[in-house]
Amino acid sequence: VRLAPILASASKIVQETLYVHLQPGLLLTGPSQPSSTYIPATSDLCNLISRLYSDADRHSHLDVRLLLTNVRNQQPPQSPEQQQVVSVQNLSHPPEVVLTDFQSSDGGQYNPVKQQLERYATNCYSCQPDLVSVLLYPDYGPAPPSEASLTHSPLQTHSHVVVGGTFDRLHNAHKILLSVCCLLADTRLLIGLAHKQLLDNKTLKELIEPYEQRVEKLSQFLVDVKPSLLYDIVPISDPYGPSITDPDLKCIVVSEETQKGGLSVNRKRQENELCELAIHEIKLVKDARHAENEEEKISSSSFRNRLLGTLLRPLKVNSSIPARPYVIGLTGGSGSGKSSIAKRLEDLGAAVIDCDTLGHQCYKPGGPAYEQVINEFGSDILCTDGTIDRKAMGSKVFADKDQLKKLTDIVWPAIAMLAKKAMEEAASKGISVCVLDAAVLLEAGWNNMVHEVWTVIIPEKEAVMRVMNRDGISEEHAKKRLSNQMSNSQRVQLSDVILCTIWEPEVTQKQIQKAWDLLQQRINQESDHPNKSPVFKSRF
Ligand SMILES: CC(=O)SCCNC(=O)CCNC(=O)[C@H](O)C(C)(C)COP(=O)(O)OP(=O)(O)OC[C@H]1O[C@@H](n2cnc3c(N)ncnc32)[C@H](O)[C@@H]1OP(=O)(O)O
Repeated sequence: VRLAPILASASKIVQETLYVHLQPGLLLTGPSQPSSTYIPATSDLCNLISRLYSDADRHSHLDVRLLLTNVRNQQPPQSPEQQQVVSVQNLSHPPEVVLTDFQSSDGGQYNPVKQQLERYATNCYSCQPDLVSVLLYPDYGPAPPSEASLTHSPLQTHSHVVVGGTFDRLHNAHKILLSVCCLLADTRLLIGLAHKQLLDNKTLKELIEPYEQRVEKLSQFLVDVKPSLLYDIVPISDPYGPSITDPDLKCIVVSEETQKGGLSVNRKRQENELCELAIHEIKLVKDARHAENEEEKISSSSFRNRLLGTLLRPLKVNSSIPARPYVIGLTGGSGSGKSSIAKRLEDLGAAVIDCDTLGHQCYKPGGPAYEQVINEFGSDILCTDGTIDRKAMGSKVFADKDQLKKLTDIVWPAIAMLAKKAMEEAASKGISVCVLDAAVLLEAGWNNMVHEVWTVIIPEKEAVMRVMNRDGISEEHAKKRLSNQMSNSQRVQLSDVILCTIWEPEVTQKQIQKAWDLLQQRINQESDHPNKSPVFKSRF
């Protein structure tokens, strides 16, 4: 079987889900109803699965799913009656088109093979009523030499199999792992799904899909691929989960990286007087598209990395502000690198409005908040020259939420007024993009002052270090300041674009350039179609 050309050919027709059902020797000519053919569960099949999903990775728009319903661990059923007992499979995405590389003698798209194929597919899967068939003509090229030397060792299968992982943004390497689990399991597949503190040290953990969403995607894939298997998906907040306590388990599936984990599961099982598990190891799949700061293997963290700078959700029109200038609300916790990003955006042509600086202007004698702040906090916050002592204010309010609220109730409206004025000025100079750089934009509910919210995130540990070094304050003090602000995860929930400054400055610059270029596309798209609904679609 040469899958790569078939995938390449199919990828030109299919936009989303491509189910692959291998039916070697299926007879589509002749008057009788074709019956499904069987494939033995062998190590070759595992290799083929691995190749298929590695090839599929070249067609990033495709969600490929290899159906394993006709794989048999033992001998295939002998009698034709037994072969016929195949019920209609309810796939999660009912097929609209059935494709085959079956070559008919006349080579045309209108022939009996197509009719047989449509009838066959309708009998096998719950299809859309207007299902159509298409004959593919993949460019096979010369046969690869390796295919002749395949071995056919049958797989040792097990009643209960366990596997663990985060399974964020289900990708082709996950699909290989899960498909092999499906082949190895006769009765049940137990999946320990990383949850809570097990995610704490993951790169860009804030962008990991919620637990329920990961469960949903996993279940959908597994039920499509092998509906006869029993699936248990359970949350795990330590590396072992039920793998060391479930007496029914017989086999654990690991990757090259987690092989050691498999051995320690067995040690723990021994301590718990349970049988050792057979360890089945899967090779890691290389990611042909990985960038410099990404891992070589196909990995969820690379996928999360690629989300940086892109639109995470469809944008809604903010009709409470003028269409121009286009306003980006830039926010992020202390030490996140927000100011350096604002500077990079300024270099790209945006007008940056720094709300900390506007805040400071408000406190100047004669400034819009000067009198009110003295009335609220008393004259002991004044320096001898009559100016407001911001450092003294800071120690007062950052340690006391009520005091901070009293201050922000006065200052935020004043800063907002100055910010609006600055935006008008920028617009009058012909600047089309303003960046409203505001540390607590979301806490202040200023989402309604902007068209998009961009958030800069950094792991909390790193933020504490940066603030301590920059401002010469204690760890406790730095943590206290950060605790007055929203968490990264809370911000991400409310943001349209996420940026991260944890890597080298060049990586940050590339990220900003990407975000800026995509922003320009969105703005231009909107200007080109002023009468069209200006709702921008995210790719994810
Ligand atoms: C909606 C907005 O984001 S407006 C911009 C933020 N400003 C405000 O919220 C107004 C209230 N804060 C203030 O007036 C001042 O911060 C003061 C008077 C308390 C202290 O002034 P200063 O000592 O000069 O400190 P400065 O203004 O530089 O703020 C220190 C840090 O606290 C952050 N910060 C400011 N206000 C707040 C706040 N309300 N809550 C949490 N953090 C805040 C600043 O962004 C800055 O962060 P950084 O570490 O990333 O630079």
